[in-house]
Formats: sequence, C-alpha cells, structure tokens
Amino acid sequence: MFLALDQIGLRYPGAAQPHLQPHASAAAGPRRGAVEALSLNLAKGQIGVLIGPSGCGKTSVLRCIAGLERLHSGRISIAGELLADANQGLHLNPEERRIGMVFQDYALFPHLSVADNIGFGLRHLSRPTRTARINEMLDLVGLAHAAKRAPHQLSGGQQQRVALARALAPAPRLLLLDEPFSSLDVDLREHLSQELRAILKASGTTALFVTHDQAEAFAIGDVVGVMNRGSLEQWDAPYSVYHRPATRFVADFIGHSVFTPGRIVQGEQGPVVLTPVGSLMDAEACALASAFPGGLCDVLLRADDIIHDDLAPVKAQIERKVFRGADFLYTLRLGSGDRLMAHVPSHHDHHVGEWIGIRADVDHVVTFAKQASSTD
Ligand SMILES: Nc1ncnc2c1ncn2[C@@H]1O[C@H](COP(=O)(O)OP(=O)(O)OP(=O)(O)O)[C@@H](O)[C@H]1O
Repeated sequence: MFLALDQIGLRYPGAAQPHLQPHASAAAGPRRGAVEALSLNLAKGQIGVLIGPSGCGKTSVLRCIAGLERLHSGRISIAGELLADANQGLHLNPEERRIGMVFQDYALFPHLSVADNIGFGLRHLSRPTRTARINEMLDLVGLAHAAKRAPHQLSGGQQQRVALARALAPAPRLLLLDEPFSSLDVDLREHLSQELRAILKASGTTALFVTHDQAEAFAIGDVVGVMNRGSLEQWDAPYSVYHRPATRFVADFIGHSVFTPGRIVQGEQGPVVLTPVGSLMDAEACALASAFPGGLCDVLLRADDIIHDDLAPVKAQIERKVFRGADFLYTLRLGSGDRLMAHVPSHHDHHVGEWIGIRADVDHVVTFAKQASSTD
C-alpha cells in the first residue's frame, strides 16, 4: 500500500482529554489518547476521507502524518519509506516528508499574486520551469485568468482553489486536507467537492481529507473512515459505510436512522427479520437467527428505507417534520411506541399528529446485538 498507518497512537503531553472518556472510571482501563491504535491504508492515487464527531481525533491523525506530532505508538510509511516509527524513535521532520497540506483558512500570502502564491514552494526551480509549473497548476484549478490578482480580489472558493494549487505545485507524494471548505456556503461546498475530486484525480494525487460533512465525504472519497474517540471504527468504500456499517456507532453516525427491535427467524429462503414495520429479508447478508440469543436484535432502519404508502397496513403518527426542499424528514411513532424516521417527498405535506401509512423497503438488513434502549 502507498500510505500505511500501522497501529498509530498519539497522546498530547499533559492533556487530560476528559471528554474522550465521558464515563471514565478506574474500571474503564487506561487513559485513551487522542489517537488510539489506528491503522489505515491508501493505494496510490486514492482519496481517503475521515469523518467523525468533533474531537474524535481527525485533525490529530493528519498532524501525525504530516510530522507535526510525534507518535506514541505505531508507524507510518509512504511508498515503503518509513516516516515515523515509535518503536525505533524515528520521526522525519515535516519538510522531509514531501507531504502537502490544505487547511480551512486558506493561509494565502496576501501581498503575493495568485501566481506567486502558487509558485511559493517552487523557488528552487529555474524560472522557466517554475513558470511552466505555475501555469499548469492555474489551468488545473481553472484560474488562469486570475494569475496576476491578489488573493483579496478572489472569492472564498477561488482562494481555496489557489491554496489547493499551491499545495499541489511541488507534486507532494500525499496531500492532506483539513476541512478546506468549512468556511464556505453549502452550495459552493457541494460544487467544490466535486471539483476537488476531479482535480485530484486529474493530477493522480493521493489524498487524505477530513470533514464533518457526510455528503462531502461520500462525494469525494474512494474510501471513507468513521472515527470515534480516537479510533477508526470502519474504513471502507462509501457505499459499504452507508449500507453495511461495521459497528453500531457507524450506523448511528451516518445518515438519519433509528434502531428498532427485531427478531430473526429462519424462513424458507433464508433468515427473515420480524420488525414492527413488517418482515425484512436479505438472504445474502442478513445475520442468522443464531447470531443473537433468541434471534432478538436491533435492526437499523434508515429514513430512506421507510416509504410513505397510503395503502400500507402499518400506520404511524407524525411526531415531527423538517422541510428539506425535495423532501420532509418525518419522525414517526408506531402504535407499538417504536420510533422511525422517513424521507417523504415534499408534495406529501402531512400535519404533525396525522397518521400515515408506511412500509419498509430495505435492501440491506443490518442488525446489531440488542441494547436496553433501542428506539433512539
Ligand atoms: N495540542 C493539543 N493539546 C492537547 N490536546 C489536544 C491538542 N490538540 C487536540 N487535542 C485534543 O485531542 C482530541 C482530538 O482533537 P482533534 O482536533 O484531532 O479532533 P477533531 O476530530 O479534528 O475535532 P474537530 O472536528 O472538532 O476539529 C480532542 O480531545 C482535543 O481536545
């Protein structure tokens, strides 16, 4: 693998990090670090994305790779070259790693033109080579017309593209991007995330991107990783992270979903999960009844899995609704008391308190061991 993180750990000197262990007690074991035994791989040219709640350690992982933090444990290599190894006490300095970084604040030099910003890391090159590379980067990010402008004469999105071009200009082996679009508005972010992916692919750049935004993660990443409390809970294709969450945390964190009580029984064509919204089948991947005591489990039901259907025998009462443009996100309560969520096209504008017909249309049945409270 091109980029390999092997069981890396990071502890900030003197940091108590109490919120990393909200229920900490002597029985909870040793103090957790900001990053704990985290492993991941990226192939050359792949784009990886890390997402997770605030404080879970995403930025810390990037800082370890960049060489801004020393590893407490584990090792990091690029193309087989060790950059850091806690056991050997090896730690290459950031400038020795040939890694580019793009941050949330574009950190452009205000007194330099766009072209000179992009050429900043190329001062060791001859003038013609440098100019050619700057022009190549300007074309890549679609800013050839703005070469002579100052950064303040550009929009936020354009400035971020200059920052990207500047980071790519020295042809880093790896590009790290830490929430580069977080100060931009939603429409622009969506546009830029597609553009970023195209630029990274066109230049064959291997990249690791950090974001809070799931839509952005899915739009950009070849591989998406979900972090929780310093650990990586899943590192997988975006489709799998959404449809085949490896842990309950990932299932809960990604998308709008609830866990509802279910019971797995053996049907003629494979396991069937009995739920308050009907029987679900996924012969290929559903857990067997024997996976849980008595077949009792919690079933993941995403808002996309619940279809509003007036003719459906199962009825649910609308508790809350949020208008999202193309659809409403309804929070529904069944007669049994179980809660569900549903994305319903916005022309189905029902009132809070109304009962509507629903049915489940689940392609991938995901089950977990039962927990005491399974409705939220
Ligand atoms: N320099 C530091 N010294 C001590 N603790 C730190 C330092 N930097 C980060 N931390 C702690 O390490 C943990 C992980 O922080 P990090 O910034 O990596 O998380 P994050 O997932 O990137 O969060 P966010 O999404 O809010 O940026 C947090 O508990 C944070 O408070």
